[in-house]
Amino acid sequence: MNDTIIEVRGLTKTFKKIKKKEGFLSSIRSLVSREVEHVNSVSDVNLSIRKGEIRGLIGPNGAGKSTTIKMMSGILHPSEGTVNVLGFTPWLERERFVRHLGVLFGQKSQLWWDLPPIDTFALNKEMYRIPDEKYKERMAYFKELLQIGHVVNQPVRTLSLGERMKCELVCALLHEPALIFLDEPTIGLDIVSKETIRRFIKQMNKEQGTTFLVTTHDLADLENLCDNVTIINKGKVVFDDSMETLSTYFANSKIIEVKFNKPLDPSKLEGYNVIAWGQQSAQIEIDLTKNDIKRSVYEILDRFQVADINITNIPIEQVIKHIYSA
Ligand SMILES: Nc1ncnc2c1ncn2[C@@H]1O[C@H](COP(=O)(O)OP(=O)(O)OP(=O)(O)O)[C@@H](O)[C@H]1O
Repeated sequence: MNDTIIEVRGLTKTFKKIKKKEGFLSSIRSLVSREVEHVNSVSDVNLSIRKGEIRGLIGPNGAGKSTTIKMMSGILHPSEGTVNVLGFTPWLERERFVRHLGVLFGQKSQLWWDLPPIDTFALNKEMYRIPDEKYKERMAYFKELLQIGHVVNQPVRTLSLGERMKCELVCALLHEPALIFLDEPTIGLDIVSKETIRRFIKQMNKEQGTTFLVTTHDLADLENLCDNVTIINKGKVVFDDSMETLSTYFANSKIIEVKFNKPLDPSKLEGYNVIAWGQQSAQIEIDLTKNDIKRSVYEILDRFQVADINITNIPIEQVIKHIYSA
């Protein structure tokens, strides 16, 4: 059975940009004749997402994530390429397509600012023609899971960011879409609210089989939520695999984390590849193509007064930094 929910092939978006030259005279000249250049924001992107996945989409600022999502949700037309989402070509069949799609753009609100969230939910109920019983059932479920019973009757402008974000999620999910695009769903939230939202996403995914595409700059979102991750850089896909593969990206390196019994003179660690250093601790990267990990550990235990020692993979943050700067 083909359970692909998103299939993107050769997706490219070119924007026209006015070439800006420096200097006063050039600015005056540009009022009369403008030189235009074409810039590829997204370039030959291929992407397949299966039903029931929680997929992370990450990349540095300006990488092309939002442009890709805008084309997949039908807001933008691509310059080249094909997009099939839930069997639809999003920009051609937008009205029918959006009935099956939920979106949350963390920086933009779907809620009416001066009204309580419950009024926006009621409006969505009418827009999506959700039957009364179903609406009551869904609202009870969301109130319980997101603990928002006490805020849905307050004007949105009086809600905290965390409370508002939870209500935004309800807006995105009320009509039971099969697929949700979440753009920075936990941005600016405290750790407890972040966890509530992640738990909620995982529960919706598990219980209802909802597919999520999550754009984030928060690596904890990636690590706690996503099965697979697509990394975009300069408009191109530069990594597309499981989180497990990403975490073992540097399979030939390990980190030895050491805590010393007393403060250590850093010069004593000369000859080691020290990647992080504290007064009484160090992280040492070991290249497994040149060193044996067991021998390295014994050597460290032998040379220093060690309180604790731990072997880990290269932290995911460092892997991603490496991929971004490649
Ligand atoms: N309407 C537009 N006209 C011209 N250039 C655009 C337009 N929209 C986006 N771009 C450019 O396309 C590139 C990709 O932008 P995009 O918003 O997709 O990046 P992003 O990965 O979502 O970044 P961020 O993480 O900062 O939100 C940027 O260089 C941006 O300036």
